[in-house]
Amino acid sequence: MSPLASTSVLPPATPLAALPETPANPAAVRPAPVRSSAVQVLRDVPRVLSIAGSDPSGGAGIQADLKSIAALGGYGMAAITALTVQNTQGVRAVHVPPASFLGQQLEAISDDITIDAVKIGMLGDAAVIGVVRDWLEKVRPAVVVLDPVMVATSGDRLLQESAEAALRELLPLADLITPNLAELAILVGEPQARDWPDALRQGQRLSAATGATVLVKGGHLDGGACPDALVNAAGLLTREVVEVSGDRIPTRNSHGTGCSLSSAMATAQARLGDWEAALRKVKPWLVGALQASDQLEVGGGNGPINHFHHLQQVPAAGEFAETLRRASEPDLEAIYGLDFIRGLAAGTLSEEQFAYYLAQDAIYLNGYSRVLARASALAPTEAAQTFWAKSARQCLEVESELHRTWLSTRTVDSALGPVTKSYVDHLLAASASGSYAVLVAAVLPCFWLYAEVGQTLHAEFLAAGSPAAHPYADWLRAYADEDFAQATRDAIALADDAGRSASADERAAMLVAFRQSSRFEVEFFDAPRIHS
Ligand SMILES: Nc1ncnc2c1ncn2[C@@H]1O[C@H](COP(=O)(O)OP(=O)(O)O)[C@@H](O)[C@H]1O
Ligand SMILES: Cc1ncc(COP(=O)(O)OP(=O)(O)O)c(N)n1
Repeated sequence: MSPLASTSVLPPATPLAALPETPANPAAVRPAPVRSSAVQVLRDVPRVLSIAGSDPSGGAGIQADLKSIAALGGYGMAAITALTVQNTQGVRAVHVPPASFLGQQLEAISDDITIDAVKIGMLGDAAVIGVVRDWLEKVRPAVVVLDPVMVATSGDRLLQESAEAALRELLPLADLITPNLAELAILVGEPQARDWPDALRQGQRLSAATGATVLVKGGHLDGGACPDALVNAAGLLTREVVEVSGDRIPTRNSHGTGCSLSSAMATAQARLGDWEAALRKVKPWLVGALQASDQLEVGGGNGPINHFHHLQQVPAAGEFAETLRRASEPDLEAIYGLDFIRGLAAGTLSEEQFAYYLAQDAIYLNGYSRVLARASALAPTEAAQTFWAKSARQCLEVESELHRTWLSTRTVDSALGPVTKSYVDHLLAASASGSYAVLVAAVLPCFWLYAEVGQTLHAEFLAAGSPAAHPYADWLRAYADEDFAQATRDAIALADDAGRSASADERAAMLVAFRQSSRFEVEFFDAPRIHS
């Protein structure tokens, strides 16, 4: 947030409440502001009006407000004060249409619709503020939340400096004022708060001066904590300061958090009728929206928050991979119980079965390489594309190594076996589905179960003292290759990412494809017993 050059109505460090009544001190001029209408009626779906500027990139302004109002269960309306040209990287231009046109929008809405709550955001200039003020005094909505937007996080001005005095005069008409730390400092005419106690003290000053409740926001504090607090100096809350603590979410995607918070608070207040309850409802929602923001992938700068994260039910990082792991547990157990695996571990497996397995593995790897190449073609990122392409190439290298070493010294029937055919057909079907996520889920068990089995058998081999006479010693050593273990971890992470970006239906299809491949892993290890 860039510092704002501003003349406060107050000399720094002068207690606001103690100021003489002058036109420059709105708090003193208006001790009994026209804050709200009669008794507030709580509604399940409150009708909430946002009076704010437009952000065409959808993260802040009225776009964020309408999403937040809907996310909190309200019916959203919007009267547009200004058009901005902006994206996640900054504001390029601002156009404020004639204030009289805003007046017409407000009249049209309030002539027809009962407004349960109003959120006021970007106002642009003094003429717009004057229109909003006149309208508020006439209509007197039950809940008025004022976000004193002055400067975007990018440092661009959203309120003309000359309009700051007019904005101050609007403050007493609000029930809740939601400045960030820079705006709070300007409004009380002090340097920006150095720490949280300092910010709370400034919030108390602003509340005392305006009569409004102030929501002091910790978004721009240093450190890992991100608290917010409601402050009311006139005894409207259960305590003068009601703090809701929170951790800082490590993300750049904080574009529009202030807009979203203020409109969500207006909506929650209209539903609950209690500011503390409203903040306790809104804060976890906002935290979830910040946590799920990466999923949106909007823009290269400070991206928007994910307003509807609670509807999308996106799994947390690692959660979908864990679901897959649990789904494969019965198949892993089944593999460990197979005669083939027990014989491989003990060194008692017949040469005939081992040779059949090797030959089928070579055939399988050729088909597997083709579907990995398809995963590379469908991959959403260059990193994923590279990973699958590399894996496809390695498969072909392992296949030729099998032929050069293990198979060249053996007499083996190299006809395509029924299990190999079914497994490869299943992978080809997943690749033909066109869904990267489903294909990645289908190819994963070959990495994951193979690596698990390999590590277990290798550990058993070491525990038995690495017997030199073991006929499959070289195979067991190769099984526990660290590069393959790393590739497996990468493949799991990519499948987890794909699952988090997928729709619920696609995730369900991923699980089906993964389960089917896991089952084929069992059958593949059992095939030598039946078909060799
Ligand atoms: N990284 C973050 N982690 C958690 N909460 C945050 C983070 N950044 C902002 N917030 C929250 O977003 C809301 C808006 O705060 P702030 O960023 O200070 O306002 P503004 O968007 O007006 O500059 C507050 O509830 C604040 O606690
Ligand atoms: C049209 C419009 N209104 C307000 C803002 C500022 O949004 P805010 O949520 O206060 O915070 P940042 O997006 O600046 O972090 C805006 N950018 N555009």
